Amino acid sequence: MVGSSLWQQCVTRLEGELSEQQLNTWIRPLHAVEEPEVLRLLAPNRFVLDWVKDHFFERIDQVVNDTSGEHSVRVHLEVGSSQRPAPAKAPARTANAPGGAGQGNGPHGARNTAMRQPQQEAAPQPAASSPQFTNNLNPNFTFDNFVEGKSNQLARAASLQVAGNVGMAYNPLFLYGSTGLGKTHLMHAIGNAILAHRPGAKVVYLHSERFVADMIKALQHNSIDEFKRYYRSVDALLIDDIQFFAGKERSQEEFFHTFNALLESQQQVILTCDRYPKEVDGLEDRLKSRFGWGLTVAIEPAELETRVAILNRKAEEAGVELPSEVAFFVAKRIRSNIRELEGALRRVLANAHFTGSAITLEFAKEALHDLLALQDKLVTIDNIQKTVAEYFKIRVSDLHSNRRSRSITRPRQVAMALSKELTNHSLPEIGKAFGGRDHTTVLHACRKVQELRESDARINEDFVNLLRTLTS
Ligand SMILES: Nc1ncnc2c1ncn2[C@@H]1O[C@H](COP(=O)(O)OP(=O)(O)OP(=O)(O)O)[C@@H](O)[C@H]1O
Repeated sequence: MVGSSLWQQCVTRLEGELSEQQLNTWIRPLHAVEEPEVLRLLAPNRFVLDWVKDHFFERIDQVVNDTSGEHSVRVHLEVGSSQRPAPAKAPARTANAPGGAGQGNGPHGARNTAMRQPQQEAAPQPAASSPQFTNNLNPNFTFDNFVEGKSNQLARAASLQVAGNVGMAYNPLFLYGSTGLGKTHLMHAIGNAILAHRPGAKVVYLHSERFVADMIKALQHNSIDEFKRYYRSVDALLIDDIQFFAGKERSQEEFFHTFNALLESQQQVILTCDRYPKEVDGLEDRLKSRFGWGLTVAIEPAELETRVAILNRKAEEAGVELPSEVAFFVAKRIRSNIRELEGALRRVLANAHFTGSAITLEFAKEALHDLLALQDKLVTIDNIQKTVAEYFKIRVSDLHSNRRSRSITRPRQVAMALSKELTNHSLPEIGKAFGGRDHTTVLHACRKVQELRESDARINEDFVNLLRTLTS
């Protein structure tokens, strides 16, 4: 720790207390400017600033003062970037942002300065000569039919902000999370909302592979200038699954310049990815760092209540009333992916429709029989034990043993709780599979893990990671 800055030391301490998502979304985007007796923390925008102020400021202040030793240090939170602190006066365009929750503080001013680095590309062109403007938006993905829950609350709130303040609020908006959790839905919802408000707006949605293919075509046909003009003339560019840019250097180069040109003139960029940008191998560092200039938000796997609410909503849209026990049964069994949840519901509804049967719990079990059997086969206690042991870097035999050190008991409890959650085995069966333990031990483990998940973000994160690994 010797030699590392005060803020780095504080972040290291906070790493022990906060979840990876909290760190990535709120703490790591803060840039520290250390002055005698004052630590200035620059948030990339007002949204981050307000959130940090409300949720983490007290703790940050404590950690900073604990770490700084005898010198008392004042922590000052403001909007700005490390390249240049927030200007006193906001640029006129930004200051006029409609409803722009405090954007007038100038994150864009600061960011734009940083972007006027080597930029040999032409300035954005008017759209007059653009080829056919097709937005590719799916009109069925809207905010209205996006069910809000704890797991997607933040991503939805940020998306609404962007839809209402195009190019002004958070630019780029970067949504990440594993497959089938609603990133594409939210992205289209933003595009549709922009168009509903401004029907003439040029909103373009495309998958990153399509961007790559179009670029290659343009290179082959000597029309790269047209390609550039097209993408730089949009009001909002929505690119899905940018992990597919990995390893494609020429495309990244082109995208980098397009991206800069758009941000510079406050055209909105929205990106999705299946993981946190810094974790995408084969993506250039300069892109990764630029993605962080706006707002990066995660969508987490939906919790049970949200999964039930989604099922109810989809059934309602299909004009079918779903008995609550059926909704709970399906939601409990399909956890990791909303797309699969929808698929299961479709299957139940279609079977009921074709056979004319009522949708009872028994009927749903039967309709999903093979799908669930496949799932049960995949998640076995054995598999859980192996995965947990690997995750916590212990041996599977430790999970069966009588060892009682914390480094073994905690993983053992987590593995038991996962076995209860992910398999249909009874408590005595689970106990038996863990070195012949009693069912009350398993019950205790499940309760303990639930309690710890609520009080300790780290443990919750471990649990969610393992759940994801085992069910995806
Ligand atoms: N909160 C939600 N409310 C309603 N529908 C949802 C919600 N979340 C996801 N869905 C639905 O789940 C399906 C999958 O979502 P989507 O395609 O947006 O996932 P994704 O995260 O983009 O996945 P991928 O990474 O595979 O592209 C869509 O049909 C979407 O409408």
